[in-house]
Amino acid sequence: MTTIIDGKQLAKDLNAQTQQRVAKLAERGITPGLAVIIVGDDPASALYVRNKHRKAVKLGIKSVVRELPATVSQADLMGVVTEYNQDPTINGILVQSPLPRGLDEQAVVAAIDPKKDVDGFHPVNVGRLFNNLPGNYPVSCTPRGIMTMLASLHIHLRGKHAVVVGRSRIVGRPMAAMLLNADMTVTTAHVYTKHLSDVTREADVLVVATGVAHLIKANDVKPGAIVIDVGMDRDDQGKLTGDVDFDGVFDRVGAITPVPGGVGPMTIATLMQQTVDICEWSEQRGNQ
Ligand SMILES: Nc1nc(=O)c2c([nH]1)NC[C@@H]1CN(c3ccc(C(=O)N[C@@H](CCC(=O)O)C(=O)O)cc3)C=[N+]21
Ligand SMILES: [Mg+2]
Repeated sequence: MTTIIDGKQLAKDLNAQTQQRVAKLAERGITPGLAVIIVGDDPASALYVRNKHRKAVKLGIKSVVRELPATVSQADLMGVVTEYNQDPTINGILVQSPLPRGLDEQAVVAAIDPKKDVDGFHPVNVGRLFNNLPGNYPVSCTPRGIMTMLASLHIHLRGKHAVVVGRSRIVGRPMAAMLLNADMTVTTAHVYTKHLSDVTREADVLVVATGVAHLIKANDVKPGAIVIDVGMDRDDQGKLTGDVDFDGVFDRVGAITPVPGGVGPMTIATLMQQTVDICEWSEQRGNQ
């Protein structure tokens, strides 16, 4: 029997928890606030931002979307970040990725107050995660959501072998750090990895985030493995599909996330969770 890890349902459960936490804060007159900055008019980015905005509003989070033209200067974009850094009604700041050519994304992310870095992309927060520092700090939402999905399976991770395919700043690298922090033996594979199939077949937990549709097939997985598909690819018909050949591996694996309805919805739910986390942390600090 194969378990389908239902990201939509898990996201629903997490969102319900988040909504309750927002209601608790509301009793004290506190509203978590999220600011999303989107530059240019990439239609996919616009859709993601709209989905985040809708979800935030639904949960009772104040959501501000700032749309800037692709021609915006680096200085003006940084100025908008500074504005939200100083705005006490905003707890989380997110700059939608990717930015149009000519803009320095790393500089923009570094300008975000690390305490408001709801994406967990600021170098200070990345460093904390990498070093497994204790304490409260935001981390990348997609891998954090995946850790929540793994927790829902109630399996022991310690000492098991995790293989992460992909080494992006947003997914692969922070994912490997979180799995290592969970005491797993972690291998990161990527586009230059030789004999990839031999590596992935060793995985008790396999996380695939490459952007290559159906890269992983039945022969590339260990029987009984847990497979997390972060892919958001288009098939020949233009339909959304993953980096894993879901139907091909299905009978062989122990558990698997579908695309759509897997990691994607959990990413957004985790973003909402982390916005409220940040708000609560700032309350605990007495806003500084
Ligand atoms: N600063 C920043 N933070 C991000 O978190 C961020 C970003 N930039 N840039 C783009 C990626 C991508 N991302 C997704 C979120 C939800 C779905 C999602 O909900 N997907 C649905 C399907 C959506 C569809 O049908 O297209 C699903 O998998 O079921 C997908 C992708 C967040 N990202
Ligand atoms: Mg998905």
